[in-house]
Amino acid sequence: MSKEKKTEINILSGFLGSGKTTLLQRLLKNEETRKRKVGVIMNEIGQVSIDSAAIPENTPLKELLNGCVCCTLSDKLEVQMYDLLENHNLDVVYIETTGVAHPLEVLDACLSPLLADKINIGTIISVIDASGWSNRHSFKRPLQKLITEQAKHADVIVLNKVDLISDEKQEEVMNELHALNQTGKIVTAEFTNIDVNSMTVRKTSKDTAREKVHATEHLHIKTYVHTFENPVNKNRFEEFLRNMPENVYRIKGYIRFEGDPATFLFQYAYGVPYHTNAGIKMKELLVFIGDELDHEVLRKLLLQLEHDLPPNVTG
Ligand SMILES: Nc1nc2c(ncn2[C@@H]2O[C@H](COP(=O)(O)OP(=O)(O)OP(=O)(O)O)[C@@H](O)[C@H]2O)c(=O)[nH]1
Repeated sequence: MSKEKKTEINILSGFLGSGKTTLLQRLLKNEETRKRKVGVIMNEIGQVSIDSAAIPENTPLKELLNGCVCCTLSDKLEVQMYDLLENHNLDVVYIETTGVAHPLEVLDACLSPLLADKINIGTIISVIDASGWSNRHSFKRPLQKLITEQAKHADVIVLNKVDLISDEKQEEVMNELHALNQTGKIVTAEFTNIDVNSMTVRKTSKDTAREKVHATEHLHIKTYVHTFENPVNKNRFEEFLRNMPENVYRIKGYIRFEGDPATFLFQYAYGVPYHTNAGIKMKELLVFIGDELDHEVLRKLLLQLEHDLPPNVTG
């Protein structure tokens, strides 16, 4: 890497399932058009990454699993970023944070002495799930605080999933966000369909007072990974989803249904499930992210789906 060259670092923040990966895919397409050489760092609090399949194969990618770059993995972020910068001569790096990361803590982790003279901080982008934001008062206090902090410290707020709220609600949410973050740019989106060129707007450093909130400390966020040995019964799976407790915030992974050879990418955020044909065969597993997850109950329920037994979690 030449001495003068500085790599632009952009941070993608936003709560679990808000649309970060969807936005990242758009940003990467745009970078390809701009012919900039791009690298990606993906951080997941679980042990496996589902989202990395969304990244084009020729894009240098570092995955940081099983922790959060803004605390337990900050050293690893430094090492991986150093490796990316040294070995790939990149123009730009996107860091997709876990949904429970505080954006400014991630910024801190990037600005290590080892890296500081090799990078320029670009934009902190926070993706906000419009329906989740509207319902945030029903969340636990630390979670409300975290989502608020993610909005407060963004250079750009993408208010995503506006298809799930009314126009009146959208106006109300926009007013709340403007009041919270007066210097940031706020754009509304469906499936993050924004003009990505308008996002490179990094201000000069705004040293706003921040409160340390991190959901893994205060919310008891846990993850559970279930690997399937067989296809699952679709009707029972749908019933399982209808009965999903509120403490499950996010599910993602790959699944197969009985009588269907296709592998599906499955997504679930804020109670809204979605599946689409993955087009390739993937290891069939689901990652659950939630507050105080009961692994044993989930495991038994999922095993029953596979073997088509009546749900009975007491045994
Ligand atoms: N209805 C609706 N769904 C959306 C929208 N944007 C994204 N989704 C869906 O929401 C789900 C989560 O999107 P992702 O982009 O994976 O969210 P994420 O923030 O990367 O998720 P994590 O990495 O788990 O935190 C996917 O099923 C998306 O297709 C939107 O504007 N409207």
